[in-house]
Amino acid sequence: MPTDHPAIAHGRIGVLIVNLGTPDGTDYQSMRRYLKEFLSDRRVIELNPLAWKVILNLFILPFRPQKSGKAYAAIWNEARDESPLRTLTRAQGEGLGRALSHDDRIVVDWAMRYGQPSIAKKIDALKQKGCDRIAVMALYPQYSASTTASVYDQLFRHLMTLRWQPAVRTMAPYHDDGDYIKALVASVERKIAETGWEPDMLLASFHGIPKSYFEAGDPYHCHCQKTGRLLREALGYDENRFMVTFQSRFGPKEWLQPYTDQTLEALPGMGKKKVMVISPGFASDCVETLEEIGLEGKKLFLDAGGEAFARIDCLNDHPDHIALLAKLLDKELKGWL
Ligand SMILES: C=CC1=C(C)c2cc3[nH]c(cc4nc(cc5[nH]c(cc1n2)c(C)c5CCC(=O)O)C(CCC(=O)O)=C4C)c(C)c3C=C
Ligand SMILES: [Fe+2]
Ligand SMILES: [Fe+2]
Repeated sequence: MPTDHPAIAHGRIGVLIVNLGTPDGTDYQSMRRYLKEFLSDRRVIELNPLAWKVILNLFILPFRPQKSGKAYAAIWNEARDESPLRTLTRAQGEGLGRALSHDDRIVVDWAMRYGQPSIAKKIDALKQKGCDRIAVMALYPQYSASTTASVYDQLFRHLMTLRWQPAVRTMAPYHDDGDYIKALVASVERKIAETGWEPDMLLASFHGIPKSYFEAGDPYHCHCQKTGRLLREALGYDENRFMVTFQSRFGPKEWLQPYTDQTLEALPGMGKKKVMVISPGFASDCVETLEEIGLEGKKLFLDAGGEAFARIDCLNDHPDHIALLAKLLDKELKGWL
């Protein structure tokens, strides 16, 4: 080796967990920047790109940043001046770092698909630390092209720019993993113990996707239904006491049904007055769980005559969740360790 050859860090193994992303602030410009990046992703909006560009710029970006900014402001983490999703994803990364510290070659970090910290920046940082093998985990238990595939697209897009690529592994969805279901069951039991009442209906509310994506072959709906069935069976609930619903509709097209908001409004009239909502598809609490379910959904239900409402926290950085993610990664890293 020539004596002037630069020292190159090598031999370490990176783990990058990736969540959806989040705005840097709730003001118009921050929200606009975030929504523009998100809604320009062709995995998210499968319309004719030119037509969509016109619609996005003329009809969505002038208005949606204000509306969404209000929703984010209602749940913002003021202490850290960041969204709860970013706070929780960081905590998950740190927890996972400790859980995988059994091998000092492993370096764990976290990134966002949209906004900061970006996947590109974190892949570069892991390479700098000597990671020549990197496992990337999209934090979505149920696979959807609009979320999971979009994370891995973005990863590979960055790899295309690198002369010296690390070896990478992507992760399979874990919607039916036994420890995932057990962690969800334990979160329901914690909420029952905390509130002192049992629900006469437990809604498992997943983020929706357009129905046309499902019809085109996206497995997301099937993954959500399977998670729902396994959770219901593990809780010992019958179908009168458990429902899978879909939230966060966007745009005029039909999305996966039944819709969470309409269901919450209808339940009191069906004699279901004590309702809990769990969000198994969200690895971390975010605007969609804290605001859309915890504030808006609760109001819809109580205004329609409901008597008791409770929102069950996502698995977040609970030890059960960290142990689950560590187990999935340990399995994936076999052969590298
Ligand atoms: C967990 C799975 C998710 C799927 C599937 C999903 C699909 C999807 N989302 C939109 C549009 C929006 N989603 C927004 C927020 C948001 N979405 C998810 C997760 C999934 N989205 C999360 C975790 C969040 C919250 C992020 C946070 O910072 O808290 C938003 C922004 C908020 C708003 O303006 O309402 C939009 C827009 C589409 C179109 C889509 C499927 C095609
Ligand atoms: Fe979304
Ligand atoms: Fe929403």
